[in-house]
Amino acid sequence: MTSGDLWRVSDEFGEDAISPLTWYPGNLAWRLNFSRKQLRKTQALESFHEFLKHESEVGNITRQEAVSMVPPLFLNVQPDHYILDMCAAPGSKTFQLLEMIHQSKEPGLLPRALVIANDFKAQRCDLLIHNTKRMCTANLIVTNHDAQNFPSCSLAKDHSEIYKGHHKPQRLEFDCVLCDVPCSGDGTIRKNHDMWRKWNSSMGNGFHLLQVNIAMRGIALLKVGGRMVYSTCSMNPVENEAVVAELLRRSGNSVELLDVSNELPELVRRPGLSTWKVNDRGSWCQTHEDVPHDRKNVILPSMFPSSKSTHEGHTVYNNLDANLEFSMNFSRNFNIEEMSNVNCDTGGVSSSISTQSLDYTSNSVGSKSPLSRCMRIVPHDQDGGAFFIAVLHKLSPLNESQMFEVGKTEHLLSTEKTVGLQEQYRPDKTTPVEKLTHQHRIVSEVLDDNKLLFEQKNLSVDNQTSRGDNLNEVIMDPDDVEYSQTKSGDISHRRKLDDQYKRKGIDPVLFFKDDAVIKNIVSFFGIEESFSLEGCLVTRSTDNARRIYYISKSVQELLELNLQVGEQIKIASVGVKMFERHRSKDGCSCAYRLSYEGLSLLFPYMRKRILYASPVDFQKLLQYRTINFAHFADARFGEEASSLMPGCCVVVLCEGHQNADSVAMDPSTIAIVCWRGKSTMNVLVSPPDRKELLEYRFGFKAFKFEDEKSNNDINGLDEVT
Ligand SMILES: C[S@@+](CC[C@H](N)C(=O)[O-])C[C@H]1O[C@@H](n2cnc3c(N)ncnc32)[C@H](O)[C@@H]1O
Repeated sequence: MTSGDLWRVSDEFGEDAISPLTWYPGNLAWRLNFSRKQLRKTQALESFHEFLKHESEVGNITRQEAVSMVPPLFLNVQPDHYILDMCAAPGSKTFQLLEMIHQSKEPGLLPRALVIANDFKAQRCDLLIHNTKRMCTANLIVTNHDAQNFPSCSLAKDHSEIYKGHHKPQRLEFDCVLCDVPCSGDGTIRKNHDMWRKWNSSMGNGFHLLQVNIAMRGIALLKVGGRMVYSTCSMNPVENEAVVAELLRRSGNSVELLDVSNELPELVRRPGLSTWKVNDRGSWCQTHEDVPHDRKNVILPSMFPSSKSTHEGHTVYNNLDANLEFSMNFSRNFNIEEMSNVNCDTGGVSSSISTQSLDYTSNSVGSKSPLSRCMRIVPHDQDGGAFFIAVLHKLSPLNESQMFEVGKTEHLLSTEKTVGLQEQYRPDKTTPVEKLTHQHRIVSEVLDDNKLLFEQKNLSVDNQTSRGDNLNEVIMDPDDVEYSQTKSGDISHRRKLDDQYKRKGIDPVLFFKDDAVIKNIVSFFGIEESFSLEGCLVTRSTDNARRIYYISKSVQELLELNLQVGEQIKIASVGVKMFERHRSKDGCSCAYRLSYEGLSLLFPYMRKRILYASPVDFQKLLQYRTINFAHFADARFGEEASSLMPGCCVVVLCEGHQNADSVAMDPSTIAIVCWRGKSTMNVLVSPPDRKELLEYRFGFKAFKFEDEKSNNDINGLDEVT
């Protein structure tokens, strides 16, 4: 894109057509003051649109709603933090988090941080992997879990054991947790016009408990001293302040709601609400007492601002008889108190049992409701989307009763059913009776699901009753089950895990330890000893290791912990692809070639297989992809290429007489992966990356990779075999 293109944009849409977002640190975020439709349809924006599409594809920019970028900014991310993004797909906030941890990175140096990006839906995980791949990071793990049950991988029996004399983590704990939960989405109404027709209060009511459960799990996994950001793109208090109030009630003095009014001062925000009503099928209820008897199982006490009714509904009972008696009065299907005993993960909790009232006023400051510390970003303040954000700070470990509460609700709602509530329930097509029947069906399906879950897991169930209306069983945390099986040396466990992975379409993660192959790679590419490969290479295939991925030390430690606890974490993607097995018959002595994604990490430590090309020859390579040695403009380069042993190599753009060491450590160095064939040099760079280099480095405008044949599988090396 040229300055002429930019002038055309401001001629058409005014001087502030593209302007920086003042509240975003470091001028890194910009706002486009025209619509997506205008962007697609306006002639003057054509080349700007192309530029955006292309830069997004290669990972230089991310396009998203401005307000959606706010939540990660309140996490106070540091380069050595462990970060969990609980509901991460499609990954725009994950990308931001990754940018933050890599911000001060020098070439070849990895931050100590780790990001786990999780999503419940496998297909959404694929999208997440695709979108974060652009970052080429070794510090990311993409996982596929219901966030309500995200495993803690605890090796410690109790809290005191976690830190006692251990150098490596004994349990998963995070410095930052981003809890950007699924919600009814009314905050997107400006750009998503269909939302006007689709939205109804049942959607929000249907999400409330799932949101509480996910966020409570987030708090349980948060380190003491860490921050958790809870956010939604909804303005519905049932999904926002009501959830935060319930979190404060359940976690008592272990968690505080932070006043962050002095952070991002330029961001216009409004305080959280302290009063609201709950709508159910068109009727407004002020307190839970107003809810008709037959709706009390759907409209929960915690949805109301009144601490009294919610307190009654959710007090932690240590006396199980009282609990049971209470639960029978409370509700038939939805009652979180109903399950009389829970075996949940209590790693990282203190041993005192609190009978404290879960009234959120215990978190209040003066007479002001603490909920005013929540932030509401409304569309008309900054001409954008709406977002709700609350920043929580963990002060002490949850005590046993609070953990008990977390575990107890873990299996109550299956996400698919809750999402089903939103997706299947269409108000315009459903009669009130159908709506009611439908919701009851979902609730009972949820209970059936629970039964099925435990039957499938073949657990020994104490106190089990076949009465569908009063499920009284020992609820085992699936994590604990898998761990105990591993410890007892059950060999069928590994098979079960493999089956589980296969069912999910996920291959297990295996450390790549083939010393002979590693030595061969190290010697072929001249990789310096200071670039640690030991324990940092993993693969996903048991036979033949087609691709080898590079992982950071933090990811390595986590994978080791995960192995020790019987692979509780289901890993969809990990690390950055660094080496790929090739099928070339050119007589190459190394079975692996470099991947362009891993090049920037490895290049500063490579001492062999590097060629330096003049701008003319570099451009020629990018443009034609395959060039005969004799056809390079610089005959010296052609000779050097020809005298190199066949196989993978790196070609560096070299202007003038640069020192090889300074080139390697200079972040502005441009290098590409190539293949030295029998008589040609072949480029192994994806079409978008070539396009970017050609257009923005060499100003080569007419490049259209769409027209190229046989270029789709450039990574497959078909063209050089
Ligand atoms: C609001 S979107 C997240 C947007 C994302 N944070 C971003 O910035 O790109 C909510 C996500 O939660 C996922 N989800 C729904 N239920 C879930 C659950 N129980 N556990 C984990 N993820 C869940 C959905 O698949 C969806 O991708």
